[in-house]
Amino acid sequence: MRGLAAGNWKMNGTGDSLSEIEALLAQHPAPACDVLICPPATLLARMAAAVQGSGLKVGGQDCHAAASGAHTGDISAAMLVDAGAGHVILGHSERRADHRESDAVVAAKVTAAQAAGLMTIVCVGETEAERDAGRTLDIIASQIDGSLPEGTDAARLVIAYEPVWAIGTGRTPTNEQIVEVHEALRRQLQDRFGTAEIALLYGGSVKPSNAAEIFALPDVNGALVGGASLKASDFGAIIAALEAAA
Ligand SMILES: O=C[C@H](O)COP(=O)(O)O
Repeated sequence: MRGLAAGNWKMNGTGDSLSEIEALLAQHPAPACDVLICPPATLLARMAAAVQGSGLKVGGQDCHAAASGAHTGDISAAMLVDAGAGHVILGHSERRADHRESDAVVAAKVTAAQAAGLMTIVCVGETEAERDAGRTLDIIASQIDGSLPEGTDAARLVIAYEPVWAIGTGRTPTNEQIVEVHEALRRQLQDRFGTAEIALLYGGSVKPSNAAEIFALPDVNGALVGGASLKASDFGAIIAALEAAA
C-alpha cells in the first residue's frame, strides 16, 4: 500500500507559514508517497490553493458531527470539503483531552466525515499510566471499537497510533512496542473489515533522525507528524525516508 506522511500543524501557523509549503513543493514536486498537511482551519483554503495540481493534499484537524447549526466555533465536514480538504483527523488525543471527546463523539464524527466524502484519520493511543499498568492493547482495542461506528467505510479509513506520552515529548516507544500495537491493530481491523489495506500510521515525536527506522517496521505505513511537520526541511526529510522505505 502507498505510504502516507501526514503533517498535523495543530494550533500553529499564519499566512507567513505558507512559505513552508512552497519550500516543500519545491523539494517534493511529485512525491512517491501520499503527503498530507492538516493546517489550522484558518489556513485550509489558502493552503489548498497553494498545493493545487501538486501531489500534496490538505486536510482538517477535526470536524463536528452535525451538518450545520448552532455550534459556535465548530466546523462541519462539508465546510472542510468546501475549503479543499480531502482528509480529516478525528479523535486526536488533544481533542479527547482538551474537549472531552469520548469514543462515541469520535464515532459520530467519523460517520459525518465519511458521508461528506472525507478520508478519516482516526487516532488512538494509551497514556503513560495505562502503559505502565499493562493496559495498552486493551485500551487501543477499546478505542478502535468505540470510535469506529457501524457502517464505517474501510476504504475511507486510516488509523494513527499515537501514544499520548510520546506526543511532543521527544520520547518514542521501542520498535518492539510499536510493532506490538500495529500488529494488534492490523488483526483487529482485518477481523472487523476483512481487509489489510487500511493504512496504519505511527505518531509521536517522529523526526528526520528516527523516521527511517520507524518506517522499516512491519505494519507501519507512514506517520502522523506534529512538530516536525512545521518546517519544510524536517518534513521533507521524513517524506524522503518514507519514499525510501517503499
Ligand atoms: O498529530 C501529531 C502528533 O500528535 C505527534 O506530534 P509530535 O510529532 O509533535 O510529537
